[in-house]
Amino acid sequence: MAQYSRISGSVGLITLKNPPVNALSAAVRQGIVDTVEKALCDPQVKSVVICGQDGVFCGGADVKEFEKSMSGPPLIPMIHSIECATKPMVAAIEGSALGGGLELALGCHYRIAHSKARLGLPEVTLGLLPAAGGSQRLPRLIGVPAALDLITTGRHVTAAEALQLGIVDQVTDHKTVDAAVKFALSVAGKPLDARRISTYPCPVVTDLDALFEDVMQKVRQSARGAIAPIACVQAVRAAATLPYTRGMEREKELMATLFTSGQARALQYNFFAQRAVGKWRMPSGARWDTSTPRPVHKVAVIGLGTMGRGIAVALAQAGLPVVTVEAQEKQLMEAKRVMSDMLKRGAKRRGVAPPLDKISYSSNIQDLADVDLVIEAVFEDMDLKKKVFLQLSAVCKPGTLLCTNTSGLDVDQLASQTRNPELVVGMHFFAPAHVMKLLEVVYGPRSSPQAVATAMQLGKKMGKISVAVGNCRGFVGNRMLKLYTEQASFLLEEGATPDLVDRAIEEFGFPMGVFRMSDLSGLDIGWRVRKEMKLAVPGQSARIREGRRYSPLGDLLCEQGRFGQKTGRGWYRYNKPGDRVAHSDPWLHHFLEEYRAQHGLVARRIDQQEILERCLYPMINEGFRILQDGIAAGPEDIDVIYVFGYGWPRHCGGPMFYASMVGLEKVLERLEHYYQAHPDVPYLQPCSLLRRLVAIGSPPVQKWREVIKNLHSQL
Ligand SMILES: CC(C)(COP(=O)(O)OP(=O)(O)OC[C@H]1O[C@@H](n2cnc3c(N)ncnc32)[C@H](O)[C@@H]1OP(=O)(O)O)[C@@H](O)C(=O)NCCC(=O)NCCSC(=O)CC(=O)CCCCCCCCCCCCC(=O)O
Ligand SMILES: NC(=O)C1=CN([C@@H]2O[C@H](COP(=O)(O)OP(=O)(O)OC[C@H]3O[C@@H](n4cnc5c(N)ncnc54)[C@H](O)[C@@H]3O)[C@@H](O)[C@H]2O)C=CC1
Repeated sequence: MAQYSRISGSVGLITLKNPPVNALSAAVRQGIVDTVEKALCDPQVKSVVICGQDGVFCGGADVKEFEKSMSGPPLIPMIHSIECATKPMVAAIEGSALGGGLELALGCHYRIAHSKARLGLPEVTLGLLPAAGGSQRLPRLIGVPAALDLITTGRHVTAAEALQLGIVDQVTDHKTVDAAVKFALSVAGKPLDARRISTYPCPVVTDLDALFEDVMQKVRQSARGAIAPIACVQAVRAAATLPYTRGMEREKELMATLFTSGQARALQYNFFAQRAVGKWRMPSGARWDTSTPRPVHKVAVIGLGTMGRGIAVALAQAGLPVVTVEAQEKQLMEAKRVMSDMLKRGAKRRGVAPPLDKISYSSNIQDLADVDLVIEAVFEDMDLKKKVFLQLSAVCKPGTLLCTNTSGLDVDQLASQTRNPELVVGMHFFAPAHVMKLLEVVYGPRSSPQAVATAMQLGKKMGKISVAVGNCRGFVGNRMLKLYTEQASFLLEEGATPDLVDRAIEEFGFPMGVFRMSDLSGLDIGWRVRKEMKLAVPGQSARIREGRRYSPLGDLLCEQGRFGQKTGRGWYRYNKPGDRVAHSDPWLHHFLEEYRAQHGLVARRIDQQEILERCLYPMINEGFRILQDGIAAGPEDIDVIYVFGYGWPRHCGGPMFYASMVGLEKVLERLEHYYQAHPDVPYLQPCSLLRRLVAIGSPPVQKWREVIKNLHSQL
């Protein structure tokens, strides 16, 4: 919908109306076509302003419409007719002008932006390219290198940067529509030929081939199998080398391939999944819109190791005063130095003053008496954590929320140490905590909805994507990860090498293979947990433990002091401890051969397909179990956790979406096959939710919540 009015005597004002972001739905496009015609036909109107209602210009095409067959006036001719108009068309940009929204503005003859506005062509993040002329107009307006940057990354620019780049003509701190109307009055009757961007020649680039080769190489490296960034480069190349009309044809061709691709579907699913996880609900029925968070003015972090440091920095960067407590004096001094550097670097990047005064350092837990929320990040040791929670419960004022950053220990056991177990939740950050976007908020059976709401709100304030999940060993992320790493070890026993497994995983699109990742985070972390569980026993190499298959390979490496990058040896060899470049290690290959010989295992050839199926399908199966157990509310929660916490390639949607793309029937069939081949690995047995979904015809992922609800109500 678009509303038309005439103001200041001779300015036609078109207001886009489609809350919350004025997306260009069929009705909005029809509204624009109709109102533009009205304005152009009205003899009293000398110039036209286009704006959006409620402080948002336009969030682009209506992504929900991409699933349906397109109806309503198409965007390209609509924008073209605006550009061809004989009266000056002025875009008044407030809030956001993104995707099709910016393309609409580029069709206008002038653009006035509010200083707080954000502009961009983020189509690449949805698996698309700016195909309403954006890939052809933007390079003509701001030059090829700047357009390549914006279009291939999809990054949003501020109004100030947009002005500097030449995307907008004026920036205002006042009422944008008033400024645009004033501007429209000033340009009424002026010639427009020089204002039609499609007629501009593309600014000349000296060595065009070298520029595109360089950009294409960079994009291929960072895209990790994503096709949209490559198509974006090709489209901009068309703008730089072809006349506008031929460039538009190329843009259309490239878009047609992307539009129908699985990658675009995955990325668009992911866009909505990110928003869906904010609308959390607990099995009790408590939900995001009926639970009020407690106010949090001052927070504390206890334990300043790897995680505590990152968490405290992220809190300070979010503007919160943080009291930190560390037991070891030397560690406290070191943490203070490292955290100050982290704050300074972060502040430099963002062009602000470092919030050094937000953090205070202490070795005394009594200093936490007046905080509203504590995040515990001491060693992963249940007895120690219990002691800390007991102390916190005694020291902190009534009503303080007590949170643990445990990677997977029982949150409920910790809650039981406190006076108010309803105020205990997990806040599971990912390393490095000031960088990684994901936060798992873990509720136990006794956590109150208010506690969950408070942790979720704090996560949002810290710029995290927070997902509320139930309490179980490893929660969602690490519970699934355990199977992935275990299968990778089994593959080594059967004949693979770390290099072979990692190559398959990296070609699939993960930034790092499973063994490279294990070397980075440290093999000793899992070893310590397995020893605590009495699964790993030094000197033992039995391959069946607790009645099921077990691979002691990781334990055996740890016994030799091979903890990964930090010791310079792990699944790979490093030039020195702390070095990051992994080299294939002949010692390890020899060790694997000896190990196989010792256990009578005959190495066989393992292909990429098997590696992917063995590593990914058990994780997916566990994802179904997690849904069945009610630990995650829906597949979106699992997918968001995997994309933002574990590097699952975003263009594959996440493990559960990927399963739906592969076909649930196929996943089921392969799991049955592997379970038959490995009956000593119980988790390979297909989960009953997966069987149920296949039995009812494999509904799309968006319908799974309904099936799960029915399943739960039958129990
Ligand atoms: C705008 C934002 C920055 C706002 O952020 P914020 O305030 O934080 O709010 P959110 O919570 O993010 O959003 C609120 C609410 O709005 C929903 N929403 C947001 N944006 C959209 C949207 N674009 N469409 C639909 N819905 C949207 C969001 O889901 C929330 O909903 P709720 O959860 O229910 O409350 C931020 O929202 C944002 O960044 N939005 C996305 C911006 C974006 O990416 N825009 C680009 C869209 S794609 C685009 O514009 C492409 C084009 O225009 C090109 C079209 C060319 C068409 C040509 C077609 C040719 C096809 C050829 C195929 C041939 C095939 C064949 O042959 O068949
Ligand atoms: N390292 C990682 O990648 C991740 C770790 N976690 C979890 O975060 C927690 C912390 O892990 P890391 O930071 O890696 O550990 P770490 O070993 O780097 O740091 C722990 C810190 O806690 C301090 N500490 C111990 N007892 C204390 C006490 N009573 N009071 C105050 N300080 C105390 C130690 O001196 C040490 O500085 C663990 O529960 C871990 O499982 C969670 C996500 C990722």
